Amino acid sequence: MIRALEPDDLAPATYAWDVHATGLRVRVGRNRMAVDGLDLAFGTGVHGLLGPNGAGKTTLIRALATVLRPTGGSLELLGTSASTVDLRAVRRRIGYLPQDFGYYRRFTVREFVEYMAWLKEMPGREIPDAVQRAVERVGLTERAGDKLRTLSGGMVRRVGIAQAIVNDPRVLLLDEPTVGLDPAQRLRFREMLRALGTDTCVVVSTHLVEDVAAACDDVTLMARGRVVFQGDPAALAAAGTDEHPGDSAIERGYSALLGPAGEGSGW
Ligand SMILES: Nc1ncnc2c1ncn2[C@@H]1O[C@H](COP(=O)(O)OP(=O)(O)OP(=O)(O)O)[C@@H](O)[C@H]1O
Repeated sequence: MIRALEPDDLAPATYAWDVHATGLRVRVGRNRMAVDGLDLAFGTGVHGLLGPNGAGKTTLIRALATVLRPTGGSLELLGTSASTVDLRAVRRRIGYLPQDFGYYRRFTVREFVEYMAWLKEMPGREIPDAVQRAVERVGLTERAGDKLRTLSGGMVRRVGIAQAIVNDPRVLLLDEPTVGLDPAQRLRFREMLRALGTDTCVVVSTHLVEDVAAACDDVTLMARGRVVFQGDPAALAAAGTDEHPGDSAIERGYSALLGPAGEGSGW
């Protein structure tokens, strides 16, 4: 597709990483440090965030989405500090699917994705094509004119993914995107992730170890707001032995690193 070049396209990319965190700390509520000294460097590819409930995955993703400001350390997104006052230019290049995303039940699929494109300040002339492509990519073309309230939970999740990718983001943040998808949808979703990861920095949080094995180039395993392990899925699998609980090598690696019953969890 041919489109007019935007200033962002012409600006030289002078940063080494799309997402770069050093000693990142993010406070939630009054004094809970849900992310507590985290180092990350992500470029193009699919980066899985794994960890037990309460590990800090959602808090980290919210910080990467610029919803939460860092409390300490440094976070650079597309070469810009996340502590900068005006983050609009960065936000235009980010796609974000929150864990619980709010939507308007009376909107049609097309209307909702269009509305989100508009909120992302996409040029009006680009919106119709971009919406069509995003809806097609999540396999909902036939339902584009249907109201969201008539869709199944899995389909709504796909609409959430469509709104996240409508602006062709450079950084795509997906918080538990496979929740509510049936096995066939999950397989298609993993294919889509791999395709997106060829030219986008995708950060995906999940509690499904199989998602990571099937679709991620590397894994960051978190517990108590810190990184417990970083490496590729094969290295995660290699961390476990037959003694460790789990149905697959990668699950055994996960158990080995977190200890029995997820010792690393906040429980
Ligand atoms: N607004 C808040 N006020 C107080 N504590 C919070 C708040 N938000 C999150 N927390 C706590 O911070 C910790 C990290 O939460 P977070 O949601 O980031 O974890 P998570 O890894 O995404 O977990 P899950 O897999 O359950 O979604 C948890 O112990 C959680 O209870």
